[in-house]
Amino acid sequence: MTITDDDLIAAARAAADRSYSPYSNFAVGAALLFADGSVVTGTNVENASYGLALCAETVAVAKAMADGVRGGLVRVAVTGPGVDVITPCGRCRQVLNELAQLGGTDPEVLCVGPDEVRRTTMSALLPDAFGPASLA
Ligand SMILES: O=c1ccn([C@H]2C[C@H](O)[C@@H](CO)O2)c(=O)[nH]1
Ligand SMILES: [Zn+2]
Repeated sequence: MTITDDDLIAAARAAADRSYSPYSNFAVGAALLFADGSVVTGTNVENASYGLALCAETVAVAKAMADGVRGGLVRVAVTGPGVDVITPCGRCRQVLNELAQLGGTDPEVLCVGPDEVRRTTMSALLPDAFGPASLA
């Protein structure tokens, strides 16, 4: 079954519904689509020690890598609760880029708002990235 943009966005929104964000009340969801059609989701996980919050995108990448995934990332959707689209923070761009570079892909990134989807790419979000290829 082909995973459409709408499917991936729905998966990100469902993940956001599971957000643990009692401090910011800012529920974020991320969904990663891999070349084999599998989808891995993440949501933000906050902490009473506020600065320890984990972003949705980072949680999704950690879940995938913990399951042994090392490449094939083709599309990412990120949803937030705000009135505008949400784009991955700087740390998440670096974390997403690691998985992308490992597999040699330049994933599409769908930055989703209530009534807009901004379509960009990993390389556009993080140009001249420092990644595993930089250490070769
Ligand atoms: O791209 C982003 C930006 C923010 N957050 C989370 C971190 C924190 O829990 C909350 C407010 O910044 O949103 C994400 O999960 N992803
Ligand atoms: Zn982040």
